[in-house]
Amino acid sequence: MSLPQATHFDDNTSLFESISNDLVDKGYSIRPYALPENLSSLLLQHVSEIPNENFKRAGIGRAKKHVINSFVRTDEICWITDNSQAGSAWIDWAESLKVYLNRRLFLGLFSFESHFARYAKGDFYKKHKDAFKGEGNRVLSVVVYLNQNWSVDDGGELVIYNDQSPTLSIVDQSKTTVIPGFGTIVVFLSEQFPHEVLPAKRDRYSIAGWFRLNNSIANKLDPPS
Ligand SMILES: O=C(O)CCC(=O)C(=O)O
Ligand SMILES: [Fe+2]
Repeated sequence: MSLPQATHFDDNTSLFESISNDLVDKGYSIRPYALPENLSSLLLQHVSEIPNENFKRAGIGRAKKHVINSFVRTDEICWITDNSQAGSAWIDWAESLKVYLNRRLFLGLFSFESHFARYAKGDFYKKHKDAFKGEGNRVLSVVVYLNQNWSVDDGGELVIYNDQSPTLSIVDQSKTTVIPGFGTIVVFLSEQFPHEVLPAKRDRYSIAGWFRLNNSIANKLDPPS
């Protein structure tokens, strides 16, 4: 099947190289407005056409441990599949990032899962980690934002905590704040960086995705679909 023109993106090599270097230096990467514009637009168009009822209250924990906890997070999510042009273009982009990072950093990333998230006015996601040592197999988290004309007054920042940074510094390096502007990409090691989403003053759209290791053993399939 030949892909429609809109899914042909500019060469991502220099972007992927920057992300890779940031990961080596700091364990995370923040690249403002870096997602190819035609991909961001395709995703925004798609997310705005998803019917309301397809967004479900997000929970915490996996499979049988999955619970809805409004003290921790109040956003709504919709998992991304390759059934749409936008979904499959996004998955292709993530796949090429995966291939690049595996080649450069030998991360052994295997599968990828991601969802759209909608934070309505006032919604939040309290400080959390996306993976816990020895438990899940989420290695790398990737977040992108689909909010046009986002201003600092709109709130909804992602705060990344760097608990391992030196404390005796004049500049506070223990946290980094990301404004969720259109096309901004954030990538970080899932086990290493607690992070939170602050409440926003208007609807805030993001995609959150995770690269996993291959943890399938014997006939136990992981991740469960
Ligand atoms: O939307 C964001 O800025 C981050 C979302 C997040 O941390 C998550 O879904 O695990
Ligand atoms: Fe998270």
